[in-house]
Amino acid sequence: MKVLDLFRREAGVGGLRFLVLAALSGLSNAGVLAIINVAAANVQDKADNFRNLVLFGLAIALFVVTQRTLMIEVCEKVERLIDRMRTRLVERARRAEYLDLDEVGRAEIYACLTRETQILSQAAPNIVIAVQSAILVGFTLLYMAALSETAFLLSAGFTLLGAMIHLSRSGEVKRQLRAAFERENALIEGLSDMLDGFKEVKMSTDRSDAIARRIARISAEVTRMRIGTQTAYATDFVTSQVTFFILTGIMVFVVPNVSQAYIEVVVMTTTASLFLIGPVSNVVGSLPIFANANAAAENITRLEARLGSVGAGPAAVAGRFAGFRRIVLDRATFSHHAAGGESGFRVGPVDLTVERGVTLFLTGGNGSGKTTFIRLLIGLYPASSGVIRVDGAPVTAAALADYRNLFSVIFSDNHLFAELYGIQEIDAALADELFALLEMQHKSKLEDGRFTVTKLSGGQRKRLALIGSLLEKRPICVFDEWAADQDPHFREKFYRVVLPFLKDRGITVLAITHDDAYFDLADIHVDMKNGGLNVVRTASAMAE
Ligand SMILES: Nc1ncnc2c1ncn2[C@@H]1O[C@H](COP(=O)(O)OP(=O)(O)OP(=O)(O)O)[C@@H](O)[C@H]1O
Repeated sequence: MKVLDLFRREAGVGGLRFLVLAALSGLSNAGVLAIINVAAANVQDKADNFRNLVLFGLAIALFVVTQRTLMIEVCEKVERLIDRMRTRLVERARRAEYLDLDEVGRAEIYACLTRETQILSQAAPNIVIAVQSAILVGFTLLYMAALSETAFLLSAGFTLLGAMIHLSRSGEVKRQLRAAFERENALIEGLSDMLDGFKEVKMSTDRSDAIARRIARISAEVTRMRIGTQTAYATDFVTSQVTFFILTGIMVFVVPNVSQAYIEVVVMTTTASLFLIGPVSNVVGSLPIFANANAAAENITRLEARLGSVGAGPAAVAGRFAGFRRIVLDRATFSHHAAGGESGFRVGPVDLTVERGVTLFLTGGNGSGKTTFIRLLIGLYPASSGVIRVDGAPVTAAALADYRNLFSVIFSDNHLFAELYGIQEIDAALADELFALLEMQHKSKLEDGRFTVTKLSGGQRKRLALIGSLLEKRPICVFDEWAADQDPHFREKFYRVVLPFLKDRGITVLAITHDDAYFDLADIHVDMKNGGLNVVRTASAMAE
């Protein structure tokens, strides 16, 4: 029972206080029944009547206090647990390695952060009522035992039978819920395809229809699975109601014929067995909610495990590489995983030295491995073998975050952040200089650390990204085909003005490029073919 484990372990729900409150509330609820029963049997006795009225009032008062406290406390604790869990998930996602996050996929992370936490939140009051109802069933059975052994054995037997029937089916229901979760994630993926690729979808009715058909097909599968579980629960619910109708019938029609002693308590036991129907219905009615919450708790726990630990780990030494002189790749390789267990594309083994302050161009045909190599070099992909050293010291897992902080990267499919996250103090003079250099001063500006306008052309958005990147003031700038979507004027300006501007400031530049007209502007030109790296040219200036 993952959800109960979770609530007990992380929210303290299910501790002694919770059980005492639930027991008191169940006891007061059963007390109301017992008092009504006793009072109904003695309506003529005025003195007894008054005493029973007082007890009746006390039982209700106890019920109100305990039940209210219980529900408010549990919901509050569960909401706090969900808040902690959400924060922890975001933290784990943030700290996860790029490849791990890529493998988990966005759909599952979105689902756990939104839908699954919402299921837990909505389930909390239902679970309280179910636990409290189960306790009430226990008390009512005890009350029955005090009235009549036969009635108790019958009721306990029927309750046990119902529980066993449900348990025998819970494995199948659990499997169905897991399958529904996975298909719902596929649904989110389909929706993302439609929304992220909306322009492309809008431009082709065939594509639009095909996406709609796929979404409709998955939606229908999810619906079938959900109906399957709901049908099982509806059957459980009706079976449990009928079981108790039959139980009550047996108590009235059958047992009095076989037991003389029972006749004296028949009214009270029948009332008690009727009283059982409410709490039993609560328990049975909450089973789907409980199963959903259980599946949600399992999904969140599984995701947390997949994303890895957020443990403190080795302390980061901020700026440990800030004064670096050279980065050396020593027989470094990286292999992509391929579908179907085949070995994937491999880059390397690469031997390369990047001295501080150089401008390095990386060229090669499509699919030759440039992007993969750059991701290996900047520490986004872990080396499958070999090592990266900074001034002789290997970049270990503990040093990876500090190593990555050396680089400011504009990926070919970059995300333009309107807000300049992570820049403590923006160098206003540099910002003005960059806006002018990239001719963006009339298009957008910086206000409170944000670009005022980001709805711009593709080339202009890349220029804003460049401004944001340079304001980070990292010692190494990486550009993955930055100039690809610039007009000839800006392409020229990028190679002839921006790159020298960076070189003058001692910034190391690693640029993937296809612009052969400018290859000679690099200090080092390396070319890639089939994942292998070949140094084409090293400028004499760097030969010292
Ligand atoms: N996420 C991935 N998973 C598995 N294989 C991948 C992945 N990304 C790339 N590859 C493989 O690596 C090869 C090199 O890809 P990469 O993106 O490094 O090439 P590139 O030289 O940057 O190409 P381009 O000039 O087209 O951008 C691809 O041909 C592909 O087979």
